[in-house]
Amino acid sequence: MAQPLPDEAPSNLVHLPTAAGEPVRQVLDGELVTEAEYQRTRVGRAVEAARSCLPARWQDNAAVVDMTRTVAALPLRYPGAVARGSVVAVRAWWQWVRVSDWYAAAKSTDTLAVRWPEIAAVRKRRALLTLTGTAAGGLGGGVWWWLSDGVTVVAVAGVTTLALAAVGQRRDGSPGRQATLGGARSLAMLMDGDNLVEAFRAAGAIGKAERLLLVERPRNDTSGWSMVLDLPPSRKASDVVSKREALASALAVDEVRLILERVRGDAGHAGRIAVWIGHSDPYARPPVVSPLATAEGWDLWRPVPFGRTARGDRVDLPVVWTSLLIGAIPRMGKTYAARIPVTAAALDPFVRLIVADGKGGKDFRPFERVAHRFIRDARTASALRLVAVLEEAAADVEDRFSRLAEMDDDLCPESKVTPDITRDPDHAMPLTVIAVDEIQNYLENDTTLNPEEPRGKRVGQRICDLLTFIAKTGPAAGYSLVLATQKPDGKVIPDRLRGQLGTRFALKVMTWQASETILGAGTYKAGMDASKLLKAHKGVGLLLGADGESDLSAGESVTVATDLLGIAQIRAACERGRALREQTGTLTGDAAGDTALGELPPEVAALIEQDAAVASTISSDQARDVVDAELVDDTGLPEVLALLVDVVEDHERGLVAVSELADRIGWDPKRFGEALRTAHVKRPTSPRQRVNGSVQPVAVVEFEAIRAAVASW
Ligand SMILES: Nc1ncnc2c1ncn2[C@@H]1O[C@H](COP(=O)(O)OP(=O)(O)OP(=O)(O)O)[C@@H](O)[C@H]1O
Repeated sequence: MAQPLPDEAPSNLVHLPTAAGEPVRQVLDGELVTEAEYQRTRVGRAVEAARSCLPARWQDNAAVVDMTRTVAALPLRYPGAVARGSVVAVRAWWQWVRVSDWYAAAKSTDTLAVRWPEIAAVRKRRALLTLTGTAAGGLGGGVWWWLSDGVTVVAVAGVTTLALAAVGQRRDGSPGRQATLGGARSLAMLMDGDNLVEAFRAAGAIGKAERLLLVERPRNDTSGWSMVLDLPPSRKASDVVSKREALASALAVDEVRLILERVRGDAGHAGRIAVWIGHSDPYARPPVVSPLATAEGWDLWRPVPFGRTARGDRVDLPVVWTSLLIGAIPRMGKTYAARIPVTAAALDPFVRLIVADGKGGKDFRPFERVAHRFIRDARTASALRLVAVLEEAAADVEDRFSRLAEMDDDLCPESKVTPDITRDPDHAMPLTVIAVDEIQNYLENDTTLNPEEPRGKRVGQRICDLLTFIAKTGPAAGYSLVLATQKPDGKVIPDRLRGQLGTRFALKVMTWQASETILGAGTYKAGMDASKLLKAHKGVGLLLGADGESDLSAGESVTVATDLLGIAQIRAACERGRALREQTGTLTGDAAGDTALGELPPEVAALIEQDAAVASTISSDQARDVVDAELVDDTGLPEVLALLVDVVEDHERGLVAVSELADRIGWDPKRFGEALRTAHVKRPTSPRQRVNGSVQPVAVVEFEAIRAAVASW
């Protein structure tokens, strides 16, 4: 799935089939380079390859500078080391003469009086020996000096001072010595074999007596360090992936800079892991402009260019056979991400687009020019129209299945649509993308569907039933959903709908529970946690293929920085998409001024009701579990308190506006106030006061009350 990203935007190879299904052109993008530039890049590559053969610490410029500095300072530090070594030697000699070890042992066992005559005799003998030795050495040395030319004497003196300097060198942390203020742990040092093994041991990724095998030695290039390791036979690469944070700490890097991936396929095995450590935060780079911005058209059967990984590898998003759920807290790039596959759909004239914008702004308005059905906002009238639109779509799904079953085996070998079927207007089965932004605004609509039945089904429930039906049965008939929400909790999007959305993209969320709600149960334990993404990383999220229908891995998410696609570029793309539809005669529905909706046959309506009833019975137990998990974290704290623990600083005391705290954790103030009450946070005696210069009294809470509530839970 991930392929290297070229310097320029990836080639937007376009197949624009004619009505007969023949590709009419291919557009290949390339970059012209001069001979000098080409030679330069070859030289650069050769230097990089040569450097990668050096030991790890010599591949890092900073480490080389450090070592050069140390060597340059040696002459200055040498006399000090010799002096310290001399003190150590004299101290050792004195302890020998004084027979300190024997003396101390006798004293500690209260036998000093008995042993003293012997100790005194040894002391005397050693003192005499020293005197004789010094006199003989001095005399012998003098004669030797006189007889020799002095060179050998200087050599011997040099060796002696070297030995003294070695004894006197500073060792940080050795007993009796002060720890020195040094620089941070250098990455180049850590890349050297033994240190790397130590880091893996410290992170608990391997045992104390276990070792690593370097399959590919550490290699330093312009973007970061990379290597491939084999773990000891008892260890699994997937377990190491889940210890990413601990390993990042052991390697002294922020975890966003550390990428751990299992090496799969013939070149890999369950214990082989690829490690990459960026020189800097890879997601802080400016985003790449989406190739869709300039693509003349798109074939939605091909995965859509979605973004790139930390290492710059391209990531494509499959749209056919799967559905996509996008979740995040507000302002993290959810709408931008959702619009990428929708723009690709707009650029393919053989795709039918149904768009409902639950936010009701201008973000999706350009799609009105091409969309078969377009719903501008989430007011009740619009939600009711969405019900009718989805009923029309559900009826179409059922109709397609009965027609596919009748088709010739050559044309339809698998009871599924094929590219030929979806592009042939005679079959009337175009690929259909249903995109709903801020879906919670529809699903939470509590208006009764039928005013004559006040206790009957709600509009939100009905939308959920229809979407679940389409997500479940629609992919084989050419239907895909793209759903985005800033409230990815089990109450808003029930499990029965979420479970049908096989591709998940989680941008920044506040808790690991919210991350699991989007990515699926068990993903947190497997090391996938979108709450660890930084707020500064807009458009960055974890992408997971959970249904096995696409090339995306179901076991490991990939962190993707999405391509940037602004509204002006989307508007232009939609105009191109409209022109293509006009050419091919596929502009239909609302975009063509035909707003009349089809009817839902009673037998399909009964099928949907039946499915909804079965699904809600089966999932009621599971749903309860999910809701519980979202309310209370693993320490037993209600979610609101677990979130506050992360954002309230130790030094904060006194009153704070409820709205300010709600803002810190990205919650609606009203919901936040209710959650505080439910979590038993004591209200101050005057619940509304002026704080931080507010003109009007505002709802307040005391930091101390929050701490007390956390403690009591
Ligand atoms: N791929 C990206 N790279 C860099 N910045 C991005 C990217 N995608 C989005 N952003 C920035 O993030 C901001 C928020 O994006 P967006 O409107 O999609 O958020 P959202 O999650 O839909 O917010 P809301 O919930 O309020 O609708 C945008 O203004 C945009 O500048």
